[in-house]
Amino acid sequence: MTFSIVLVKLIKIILFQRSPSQRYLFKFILKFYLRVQQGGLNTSHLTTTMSTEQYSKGLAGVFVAESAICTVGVKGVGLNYRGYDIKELAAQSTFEEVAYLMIYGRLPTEQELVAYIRTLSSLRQLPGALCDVLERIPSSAHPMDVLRTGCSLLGTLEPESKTNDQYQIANRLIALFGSMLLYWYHWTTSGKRIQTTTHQDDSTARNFLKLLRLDGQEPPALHVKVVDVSLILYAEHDLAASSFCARVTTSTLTDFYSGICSAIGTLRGPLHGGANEAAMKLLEQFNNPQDAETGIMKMLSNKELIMGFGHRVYRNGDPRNPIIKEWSKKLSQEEGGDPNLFAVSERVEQVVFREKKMFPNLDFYSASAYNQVGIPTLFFTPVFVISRTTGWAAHIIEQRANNKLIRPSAIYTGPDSRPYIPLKDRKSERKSSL
Ligand SMILES: CC(=O)SCCNC(=O)CCNC(=O)[C@H](O)C(C)(C)COP(=O)(O)OP(=O)(O)OC[C@H]1O[C@@H](n2cnc3c(N)ncnc32)[C@H](O)[C@@H]1OP(=O)(O)O
Ligand SMILES: O=C([O-])CC(=O)C(=O)O
Repeated sequence: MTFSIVLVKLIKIILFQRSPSQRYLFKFILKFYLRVQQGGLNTSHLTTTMSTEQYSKGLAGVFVAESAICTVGVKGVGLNYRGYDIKELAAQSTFEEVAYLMIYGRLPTEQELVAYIRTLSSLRQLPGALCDVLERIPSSAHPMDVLRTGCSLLGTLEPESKTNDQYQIANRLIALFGSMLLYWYHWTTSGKRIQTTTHQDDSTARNFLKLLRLDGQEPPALHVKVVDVSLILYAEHDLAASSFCARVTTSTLTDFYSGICSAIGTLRGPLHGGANEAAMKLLEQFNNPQDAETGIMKMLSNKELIMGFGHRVYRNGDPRNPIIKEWSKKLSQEEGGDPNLFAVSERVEQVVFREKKMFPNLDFYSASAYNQVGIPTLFFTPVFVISRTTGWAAHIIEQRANNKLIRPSAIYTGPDSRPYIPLKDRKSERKSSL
């Protein structure tokens, strides 16, 4: 039975029911039915064959693909990349190992890893035409727009082809996003044209920090470690909005760059990756933990969102949070760290949990970690891009291997069909919003 037929029947029953208790019962059934239809009690995850009439707002709880890349929140907890627990990866591996795992489907051997790190290093040089365009992007631009534009331009300079395949492009983008960002940054802030390649054995994290600081010094080992761990944590998260978007785009059989451009645009928003930037802006408003207590209580009473909290899938905590929190704490205890920023962050966490039973997601303590490492706030989400390009690439490759056009349907709520009124006979119904 269609949604509207059931709806009309239930409403009729309620209207014509004489007994108040029966009317109440049918009202309850109607509410329950609407919740199921809107995804509040969606049970579609029990089957992968969806009925054509299911509706779940925001696709919450709906399964739309099969994937061998990652498991998020199975039984409400845990995160695995291709079967490897995130805790083990964060403790023992490096970002380059994880990038290799994402793109080639398995962990590299020692030899393969050395070669892969050198391959990425050799890909960090920007094409001249890309430098020219980066120099024309205003300093007021959001760095996420710089990466989206850079990615799109690269698609015209090095288009996908038989000789420049999806694996090569994935590696090129992982290597080049940091270069694009920091070339543009140094040009627009101090008119310097920087050399984006550093030592051939530099990891992505080390290269990024060297290019950011440009002081010719080795970045502190703790800073390199924290950025490396954060890149591991950010690498993949199954059908997060940006990866889903990359898959939707890819499902039309378009090119690799288009998939990544749409993913970058999707990650930019504060309900997704942009939350790390937004969380930092929130923390900066508070001078001390007491200030944070008062400020968060006020925000909650105004029903404002607290950025860096909550999650669509995890219900009992984000398994990446304790890992990045520990590194943020460690930074705060070292010389040059910011114990007050960490204390403020902890108080925000305590208040939000006490009042709303909500927990921080990865973005929350990434903010204080990145800030203490010296990364400018507007670069937080671009760092996420460098890492997540590995996961996006894995999704594009997987989608292509077993493609079906992704094209869901909408429940129409507009006017019934009506005759077209010729322009000369048309009268204004109400003030135009144009
Ligand atoms: C790496 C990442 O991308 S992780 C996500 C980063 N995003 C953020 O941190 C932004 C803040 N968080 C949010 O907006 C949400 O929790 C999301 C977008 C992450 C998840 O959204 P949804 O799964 O749609 O959760 P939903 O919006 O239904 O939340 C349920 C309830 O909790 C409330 N809620 C959820 N998150 C928050 C929050 N951060 N602050 C205050 N209230 C919140 C909602 O307002 C809603 O309340 P209601 O039932 O009274 O309307
Ligand atoms: O899964 C999500 O919706 C968002 C998220 O945590 C991520 O992309 O890392």
